[in-house]
Amino acid sequence: MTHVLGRRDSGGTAESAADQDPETPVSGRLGAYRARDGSHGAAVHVDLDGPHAGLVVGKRGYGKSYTLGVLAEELARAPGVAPVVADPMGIFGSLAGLGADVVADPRVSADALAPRAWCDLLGLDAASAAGALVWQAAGARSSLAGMRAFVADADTKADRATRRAADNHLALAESWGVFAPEGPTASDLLNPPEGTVLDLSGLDGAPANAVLRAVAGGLYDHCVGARPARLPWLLVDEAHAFFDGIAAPALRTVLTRGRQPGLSFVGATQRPSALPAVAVSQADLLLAHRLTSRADLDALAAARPSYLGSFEERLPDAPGEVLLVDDATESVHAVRVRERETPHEGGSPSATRRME
Ligand SMILES: Nc1ncnc2c1ncn2[C@@H]1O[C@H](COP(=O)(O)OP(=O)(O)OP(=O)(O)O)[C@@H](O)[C@H]1O
Repeated sequence: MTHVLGRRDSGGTAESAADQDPETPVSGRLGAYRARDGSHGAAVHVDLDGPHAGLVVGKRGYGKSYTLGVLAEELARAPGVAPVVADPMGIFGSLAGLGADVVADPRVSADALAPRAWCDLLGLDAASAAGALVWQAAGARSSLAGMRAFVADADTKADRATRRAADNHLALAESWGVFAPEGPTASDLLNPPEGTVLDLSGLDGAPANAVLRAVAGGLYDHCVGARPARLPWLLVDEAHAFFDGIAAPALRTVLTRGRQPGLSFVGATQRPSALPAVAVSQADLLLAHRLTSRADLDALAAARPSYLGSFEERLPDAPGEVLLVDDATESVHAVRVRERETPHEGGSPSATRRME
């Protein structure tokens, strides 16, 4: 017997994502129920048929990235959906083994960021002279080179010092190497049915945030404007680093308004207390690994008071185990997450492993 969580009619059978009958709603195998004595029960699937907002939480080394990787594997093989993985640690490259496109140096086009986002990105007050000039340049030109030319040519109203300040900021953005006119569009990212991994590990916080803001905003606009052939799932590891940066407004939009046009989101973080409350309250699938920090437990309880109940006592204590809170059925389940099919490249460094 298999149960599908995340769907109202959650009983019944399910097949693995690879060989699903087109008539059966799409689901992905997460693992198996875990009894209090540690024994394993029936297989547990999660619904991949409809859009969801998910959150994977847990302290370091208890399996957040691993669990996100299991979800990505299921999404890579399931029909009608495609994962886009934001990978700040560079550990999801093995998904190439399932056919995902791994982008080693992600680029976005400058006009994928709205004028306001350019001011946020460069730390410029939009009301300042340099901020207003960057705003105008972003509105008028589609490439970073075009924006710099616009600033250089800005006449009369912008004095030299303003032009220099604006150009210095744009030069800094150019030095990050993430803006390119041929940056992929949302439909390019969704083109490989097995999905796309954006390896952000070579980037500092600001450029990584710029890429994710453009990608999240682009996926949302794409879902609103078109009827994508495959429903996108945006998976973000180390999500706190992005909810804390300039990617945040786009991620909030995806979380609060993404499901209606068909865009799903799953974030993984060791610090749920560092996320905005909306990220926890919007999650209809919460997968909690071991957590001990009072602030993190309180953040979850504050955003999900209704049926967390004895949540804290039921949290697992071994890596690979989760407590899954399912909004669709208002229920909480102890689950052992299955093993990865592609190699997990994360995990805490170990001196012993390095000597092997
Ligand atoms: N479902 C699982 N089955 C088998 N082993 C697992 C499972 N989940 C986690 N592990 C083991 O736990 C280790 C740590 O997992 P992972 O790298 O996902 O931790 P993490 O919570 O993301 O940590 P960090 O915050 O440091 O990134 C893995 O390398 C793996 O050995």
